[in-house]
Amino acid sequence: MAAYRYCEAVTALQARNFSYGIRLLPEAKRLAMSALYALARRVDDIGDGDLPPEQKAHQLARTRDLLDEIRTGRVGEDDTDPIKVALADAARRFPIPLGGFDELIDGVEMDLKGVEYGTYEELKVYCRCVAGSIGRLSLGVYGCEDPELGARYADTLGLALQLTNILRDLREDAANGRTYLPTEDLVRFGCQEGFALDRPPVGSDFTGLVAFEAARAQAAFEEGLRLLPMLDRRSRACTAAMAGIYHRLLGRIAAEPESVLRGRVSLPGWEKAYVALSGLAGGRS
Ligand SMILES: CC(C)=CCC/C(C)=C/CC/C(C)=C/COP(=O)(O)OP(=O)(O)O
Repeated sequence: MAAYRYCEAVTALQARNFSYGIRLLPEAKRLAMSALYALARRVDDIGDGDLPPEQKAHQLARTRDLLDEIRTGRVGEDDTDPIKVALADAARRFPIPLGGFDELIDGVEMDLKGVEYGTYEELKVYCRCVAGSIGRLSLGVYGCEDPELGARYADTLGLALQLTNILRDLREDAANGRTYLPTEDLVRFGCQEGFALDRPPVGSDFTGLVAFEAARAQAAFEEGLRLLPMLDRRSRACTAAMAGIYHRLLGRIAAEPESVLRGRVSLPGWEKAYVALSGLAGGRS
């Protein structure tokens, strides 16, 4: 179906880390995951784009309408929006909890309002919206022997990924006037002035801050990865690849905290492929 081809192209071009895992799935699940990715990317791009705030809000509201159209079976194959057509088809084939996208939109709306997170508990609510939601949506495609417990672990794995993402993108987000880390932690480690520079704020304990948050991410990885044995082999390999690549990023960041202030920490393509393939072989990376 052309609509899926479009979503696959979006995934191949834009999912610099997650495409390695998605490629390991059998066709029907791979196509469904590409539809999930393409809509999540669209929502994220609305949030990160250059439109004025009221137009962003309008586009997010239109995306909520799109979800309602899918839920009520009002999407035909002749619809001109390939992401809508692909996701509607995927939602017919798999029990995808589409409410996860409403949560993702809630999270992007929090971004638009410039919400700051005073505490870790508050940050976790945001992470649940923007990343746990994706984990739970993915679980609908994978299938899981214990959906309730699986959803909890998927949420926690999403938290681990999002915390890693926040650490990785500290500099870029600061340049856009955003800091996601809890204010109480920034104050505790003397980093409340922000990170737009190549060096940590004078007099701060930046290394201590990164170590503290990385330990939280590590704990979330350990708990969230309990999902793996609950999945079939290729869904497990896909999730292990996604998590494994981000886990390695976390390792790089923890080993050299100041690297995140110099630019975006990433893994070379060969290493991402290696992590993905060792997941498929059932090994550890
Ligand atoms: C069960 C399960 C599958 C759990 C994982 C859920 C998951 C994939 C959450 C995504 C969270 C995240 C850090 C997105 C960044 O996307 P991005 O496109 O900005 O990433 P990039 O910048 O690294 O390419």
